[in-house]
Amino acid sequence: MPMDVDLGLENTYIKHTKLTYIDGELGVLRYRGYDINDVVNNLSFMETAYLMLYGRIPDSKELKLFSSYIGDGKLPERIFSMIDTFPEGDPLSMASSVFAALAIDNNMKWSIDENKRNAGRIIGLSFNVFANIYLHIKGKKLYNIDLGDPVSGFLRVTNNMDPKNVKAFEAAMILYMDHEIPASTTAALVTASTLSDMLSSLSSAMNALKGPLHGGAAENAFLEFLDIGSPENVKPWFNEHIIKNRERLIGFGHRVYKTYDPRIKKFRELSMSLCDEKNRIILDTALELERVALDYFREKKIYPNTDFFSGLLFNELGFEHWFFTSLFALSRVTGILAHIIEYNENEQRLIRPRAIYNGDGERFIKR
Ligand SMILES: CC(=O)SCCNC(=O)CCNC(=O)[C@H](O)C(C)(C)COP(=O)(O)OP(=O)(O)OC[C@H]1O[C@@H](n2cnc3c(N)ncnc32)[C@H](O)[C@@H]1OP(=O)(O)O
Ligand SMILES: O=C([O-])CC(=O)C(=O)O
Repeated sequence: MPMDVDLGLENTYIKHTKLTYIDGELGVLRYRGYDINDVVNNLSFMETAYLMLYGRIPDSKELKLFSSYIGDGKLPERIFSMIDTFPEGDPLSMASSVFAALAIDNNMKWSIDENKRNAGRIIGLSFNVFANIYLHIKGKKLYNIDLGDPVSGFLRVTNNMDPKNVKAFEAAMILYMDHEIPASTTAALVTASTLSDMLSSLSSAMNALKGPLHGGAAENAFLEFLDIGSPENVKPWFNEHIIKNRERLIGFGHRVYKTYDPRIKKFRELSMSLCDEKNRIILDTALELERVALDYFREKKIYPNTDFFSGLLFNELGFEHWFFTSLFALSRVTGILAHIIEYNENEQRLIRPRAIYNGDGERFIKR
């Protein structure tokens, strides 16, 4: 009999992985052994996605084949009709519903020969899913985007084709691509461990990713900056909300990092370089909040997480705050697929933990 539960599974390891290495004390993140900053400065989104799935940087022939898998990710007409019926609301719930609906008639069985091809197709589908959720919310006509270069095809939907915006967006898609097994990837793993299919596993992940303690923080941290309004308001706001009312500071704290998250360097650099006059006050407010919060939290080893900075960049790229978490999710699809494939190809076992019963002893129904 175990002595106690491992709340939050903080000290429980459920798989081995060759995908992502994190040292939370030193602030190191590597994809397949390459430092995250090396990856983001040297590889494209497609090369990084290939690296995660196949374990090596592709040559041009391999990349072409992988592109053709991604190009297969076209949405059928019935999905457009379905998206058009969605009421205004949470895009991640829409995404979860669309992935579940795509699973209704998919024939993607788990198979070592087909898993990576299917993953490529699902990555393509994901670009279409999120692009069309965006178009639907904006009241525009739905269509299959050009998946020749999915990052550019996606940005075309938002008319945001300035080359420096494309580069910055691609960097964000790489930085968020994988992070070992956070709650969303774990949700997908639990579903995949029952041998349920990849699309259904992705649907599970979306519902976990949207929560405010996880991906939902990308939007909420930005709303926090807007609520504060200006750098001069940071101290009184922090004293009232965080110190006096003991609220959680959104965009701070991480289960694994007890120092700076290594992805922040690039997010900060990009959001500073793309910031225009209109957004200057938001950036300055965020930087002042970071300074004040670090002063207060450093002893407890609570540092900013990526969601503190990603919203600044997404806003500068012209996305509305309600779509920030979707952009995180779109990027994370590759990592989630890579993890469920790695698990089911190497260590597949039904994930079914136990709970320690602490309710009533035996009772009898008297009628
Ligand atoms: C991409 C991502 O998903 S990154 C995470 C995004 N989420 C957020 O930004 C939401 C705000 N952050 C948090 O709520 C937390 O830091 C989490 C959920 C991310 C991680 O939390 P856990 O590892 O479970 O740590 P836990 O919640 O046990 O906190 C440990 C201590 O730090 C404190 N703490 C942690 N994060 C914060 C925070 N953001 N603000 C204030 N206090 C915090 C807790 O109050 C607790 O203090 P105590 O020991 O005095 O009670
Ligand atoms: O790893 C986590 O717990 C949260 C996450 O997804 C990330 O930081 O990218």
